[in-house]
Amino acid sequence: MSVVQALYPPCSCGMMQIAKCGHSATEKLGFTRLCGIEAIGLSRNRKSLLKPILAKEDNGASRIEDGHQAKKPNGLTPLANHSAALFGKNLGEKSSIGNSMNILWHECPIQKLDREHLLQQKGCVIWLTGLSGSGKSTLACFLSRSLHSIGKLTYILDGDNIRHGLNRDLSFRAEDRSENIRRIGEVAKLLADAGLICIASLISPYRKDRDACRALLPEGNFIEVFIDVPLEVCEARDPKGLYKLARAGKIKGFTGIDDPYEPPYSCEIVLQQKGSECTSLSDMTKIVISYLDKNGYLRA
Ligand SMILES: Nc1ncnc2c1ncn2[C@@H]1O[C@H](COP(=O)(O)OS(=O)(=O)O)[C@@H](OP(=O)(O)O)[C@H]1O
Ligand SMILES: Nc1ncnc2c1ncn2[C@@H]1O[C@H](COP(=O)(O)OP(=O)(O)O)[C@@H](O)[C@H]1O
Repeated sequence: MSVVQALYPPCSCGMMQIAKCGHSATEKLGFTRLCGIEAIGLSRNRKSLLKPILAKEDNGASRIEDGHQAKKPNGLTPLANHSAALFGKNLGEKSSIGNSMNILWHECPIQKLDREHLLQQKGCVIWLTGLSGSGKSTLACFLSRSLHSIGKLTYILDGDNIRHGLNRDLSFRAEDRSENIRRIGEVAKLLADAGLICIASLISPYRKDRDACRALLPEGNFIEVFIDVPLEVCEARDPKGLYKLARAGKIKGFTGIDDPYEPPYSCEIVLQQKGSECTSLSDMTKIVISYLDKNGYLRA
C-alpha cells in the first residue's frame, strides 16, 4: 500500500488573504489569484477545507445499503489533483451511498454560519405532526406570517402540497408514507442548512420516520411539535370531507381510522387542547415563537 501526503493546495478560493503567486491552473480558468494559506476568520470546520489530501491505493469504497448517515469509506482513492481540492472536492472522501457509486462531497467556504449571520437567525426545522384536521397547515401559515413580520425567513413544506409535485409518485401505504417523510426530511435539512426556519407540516404518523428525520439534523435543530388534537375533534372539523369518506370505507388506510398515528414519546413542544376548548392559533404561535426565541433561533 502506498500512502502519499499531498502538499497544501497552492491556491484556494474563499476568504483567504491574497498573496502573490505564479500563474496557476485556476487563473487560466478565469479565477482570481487567491493564494497564500493564511485564512482569515475561518472556523475550525472551514479550516478543514485546507487539510492536505491523503491518497492511498484504492482498496474499494464502502457501499452504504441502508441507514441515513453517510459513513466514511473504507478505502481512500488515488491521489487527488489539486484543482479538485481547490474547488472543494476532497477526493480522499470518495464513497458510495445507496445506488450512487464513486460520489464526492463538495465543500464550499461559505457555510451555514455565514448564511445565518446574513439572515440574523439560526437555520432549523419546526416539524408539525398530528392527525389530519389537527391544524398543522393553519399553524404553519400563522407561524410563517408572524416570523415574517419580525424579519425572519421561513419556508413551509406542507405534506399535501409536496404530494402535488416532488412526492406525486407516492401513495398512503406505509412504505410510501415513510418515503414521503424521508424526502421531506432531506429537503428540510437543506433548507435549515440554507439558514431558513423550515416549517414542515405533515401527518408523519410513524415515530421511526420522524426520528429518522431528527437524526439527519444537527442536535437541537429539529423541533418536533405535536399538535395533540383528539380524533373526535379532527373528525368533527373534517374540512375536506375525508373522514366521512374514510368512515364510509371509500378511503382505505386513513390515519386515525384504519391506519395508525403514533404520538411522540417525547418532543420539544406539545400543543394540547385545554379541556374541550382548542388552544387559539395565536397562543400556539406564541408558544412556538417563544421556544425559538429562548433557544436562540431568532438571532445569529
Ligand atoms: N389515507 C390518508 N391518510 C391520511 N391523509 C390522507 C389520506 N389520503 C389523503 N390524505 C390527505 O393527505 C394529507 C396528508 O398527507 P401527508 O403527506 O401529510 O401524510 S403522511 O405524512 O405521508 O402520512 C392529509 O392532509 P392534512 O389534512 O392536511 O393532514 C389529507 O388531506
Ligand atoms: N386552533 C384551532 N382551533 C380551531 N380550529 C382550528 C384550529 N386550527 C385549525 N383549525 C381548523 O381546523 C381545520 C383543519 O385545519 P388544517 O390546518 O387544515 O389541519 P391539517 O393541516 O392538520 O389537516 C381548518 O378548518 C381550520 O380552520
